[in-house]
Amino acid sequence: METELKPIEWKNHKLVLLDQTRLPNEMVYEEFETAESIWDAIKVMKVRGAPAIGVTAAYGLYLGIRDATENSFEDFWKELKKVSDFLASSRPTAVNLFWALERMEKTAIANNHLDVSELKNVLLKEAIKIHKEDEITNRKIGENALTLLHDGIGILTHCNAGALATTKYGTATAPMYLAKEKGWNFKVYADETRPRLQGSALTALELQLAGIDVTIITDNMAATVMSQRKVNAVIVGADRIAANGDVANKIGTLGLSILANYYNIPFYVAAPTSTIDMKTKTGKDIPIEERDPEEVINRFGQYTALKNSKVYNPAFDVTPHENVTAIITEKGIIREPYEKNLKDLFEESKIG
Ligand SMILES: CSC[C@H]1O[C@H](OP(=O)(O)O)[C@H](O)[C@@H]1O
Repeated sequence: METELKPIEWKNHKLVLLDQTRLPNEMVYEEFETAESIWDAIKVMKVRGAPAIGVTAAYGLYLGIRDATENSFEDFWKELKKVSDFLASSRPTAVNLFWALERMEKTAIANNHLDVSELKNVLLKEAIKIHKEDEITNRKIGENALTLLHDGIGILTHCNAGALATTKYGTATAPMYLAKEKGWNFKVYADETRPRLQGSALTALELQLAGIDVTIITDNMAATVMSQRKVNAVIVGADRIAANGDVANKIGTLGLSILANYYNIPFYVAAPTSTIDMKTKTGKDIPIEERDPEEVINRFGQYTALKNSKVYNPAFDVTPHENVTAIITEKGIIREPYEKNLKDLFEESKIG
């Protein structure tokens, strides 16, 4: 019997998150009612993945102003902006965090004629809308991605751009769920993805629970499985795509893109348009989060290196657009020249 994991749920006026730091061994759901606890959940990665972070932040902003006592819009706005800026400080790279907070702020401004109690309800409805839209968006990404894939394919993916990184389906995994629905016969190779192991702990978990054939490989095995012709396509997610098509994603993605190009294997990035940041010109302008060195040398409470060893632990890297075969979005498949085609996409769809 297949099991679907629900990473985010708005229930009984609280935000319920599946604590992803406890997976795959424990399925623990935690209730959140404050912006502070949600900031911490994003920071320590109880919830992670660009789209999931955005949805969570939207609810976090609502929860942070739900009990505000300000009566005038001017005073209420100051409180809202304070909470929004606080949540924006949780993690720097995934643009969906800022996209969701900005959308909530714009909703407040667009409804500044309402009295504050009504405005609070409008903000909750917007957070729920962002949540519901994500599921629809991801299914569309999956449908578009399927046009590039075929029955019998071998797919390699990195980190977790799965259902656990979104509200359902994932982005890179969306075509996998839809291919399963179609009865396709295909194999997935999941990089374990050091240091946080989102691939082995999360991607392998969710795909196994969905009855999908997934094999965990260590991060240094990608070249081997490619050389053995086991991989026909690489599909990864993204945390931020710059206006020229450069892609920030989990550390290790850049190396995969180089290997894929060496072996003439298509390298696809699956992401919603909310992950494309037209205000960020190139990958050089994307802030890359550096995380605690302990994640690398003390992942499971046992040091695998001398304590206080010098460690460099960027959580993401940037893949140059030249290495990207196509960017698969809910609005279509984008190819080079990315700068022009992304600009056209945003103008035609009147996004942003
Ligand atoms: C569709 S999820 C995008 C992205 O987020 C993950 O990073 P993290 O687990 O640190 O939040 C990973 O880079 C995924 O590809």
